Amino acid sequence: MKDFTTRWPIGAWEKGLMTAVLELGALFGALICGILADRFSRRNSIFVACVVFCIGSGLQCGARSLSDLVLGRAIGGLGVGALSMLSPLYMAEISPPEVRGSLMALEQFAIVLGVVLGFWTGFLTRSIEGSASWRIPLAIQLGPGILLSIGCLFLPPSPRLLVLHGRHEEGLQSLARLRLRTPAEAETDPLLKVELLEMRVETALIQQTIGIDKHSVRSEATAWARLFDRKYIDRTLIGILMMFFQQWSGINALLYYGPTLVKSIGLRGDTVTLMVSGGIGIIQFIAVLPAIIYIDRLGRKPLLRGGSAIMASSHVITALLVSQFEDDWGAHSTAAWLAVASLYTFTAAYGISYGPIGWVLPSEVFPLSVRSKGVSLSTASVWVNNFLIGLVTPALMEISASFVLLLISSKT
Ligand SMILES: O[C@H]1[C@H](O)[C@@H](O)[C@H](O)[C@@H](O)[C@H]1O
Repeated sequence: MKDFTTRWPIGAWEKGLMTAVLELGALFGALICGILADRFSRRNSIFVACVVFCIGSGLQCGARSLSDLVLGRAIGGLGVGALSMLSPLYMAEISPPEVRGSLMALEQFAIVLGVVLGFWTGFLTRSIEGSASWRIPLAIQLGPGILLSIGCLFLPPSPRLLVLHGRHEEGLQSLARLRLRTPAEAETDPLLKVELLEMRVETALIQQTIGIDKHSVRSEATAWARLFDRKYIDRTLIGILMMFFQQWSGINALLYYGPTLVKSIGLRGDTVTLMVSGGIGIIQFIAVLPAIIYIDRLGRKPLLRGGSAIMASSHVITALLVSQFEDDWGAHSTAAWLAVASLYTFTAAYGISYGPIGWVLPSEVFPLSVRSKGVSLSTASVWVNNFLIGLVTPALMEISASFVLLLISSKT
């Protein structure tokens, strides 16, 4: 990407700003959707989020100045944040309970597929002459954005939201579509009736206990405050902390600063460095596959417990190796590769546990009455923590890479 660096010879500050604006945009996107999600259909909200995302991507890809790029990332970030909140919310509402975990783990599958494609596109286009080297990877993100906005036109509306709004017949028909039943079968199928009844009971309970949102500023504030009621505070903490621990496990520190970390392990050369950080994406991608199969069979807790133990041990091993050999990696190449192997082990354990479950759990723990706000707050936690990691990792790594690894191992 010589063209990019000669066109805009940016320093550390601007680099940080470009990373931060996307994350802050995403934070706002997730929070705004917590306010708007219940007022409009999930489908329409996802469609608008896609349009915002595409506008941001278009601005980035056609950037003529650094400020175009920064603005494009901020707008794109709004779309990313909105989508990262709306997608699990919608998926949780339409999935049958017995395969909900697997279906929702597909979100992580899509995220890491994006990580892998993004990384390797950048890697392959980096030596193309001219601005195509960076405009192509930025343009590619328009593809999924456009595809999803077209796909939205065919998405069935969330039956739970329809029932919440008193549109029971439409709710039944949408449920029938989702469970692959014909409109005629919808009227007779007992299983559909039971599922709809469960939704109506949930709605009746909401109406009895808290009433339906009146859309005033006061009722909005009360709705957010409800998340911190004694009744829901545990769930709210699960959502927020699940994402806190997911982020502070160090996965993004590894993805963003992998090359620097790997240099601190003593490996040299652009290609080796990129192969190692690219490899981290691929391992995450492979690891999510067993998670999709086993998350409903084994349950969330065993995967999280096992994942935590392996992730923490891997970080401790890498930290010990780094602290022992960082002054003389040349003479200890086996130790250097062992350190890389333990980073890979961490990534695999993360990819089967905290990666997917981070996206599954928050949407499952909240009841419909507070679900959109709960998911919004949990998703906001992803973006705040993601932002903080981007901010502090470079400075901490300068002090000591092994210290960073020990610090994150204590979090996992
Ligand atoms: O689960 C995802 C995934 O693991 C990504 O690689 C990471 O960048 C995200 O922050 C995380 O939420």
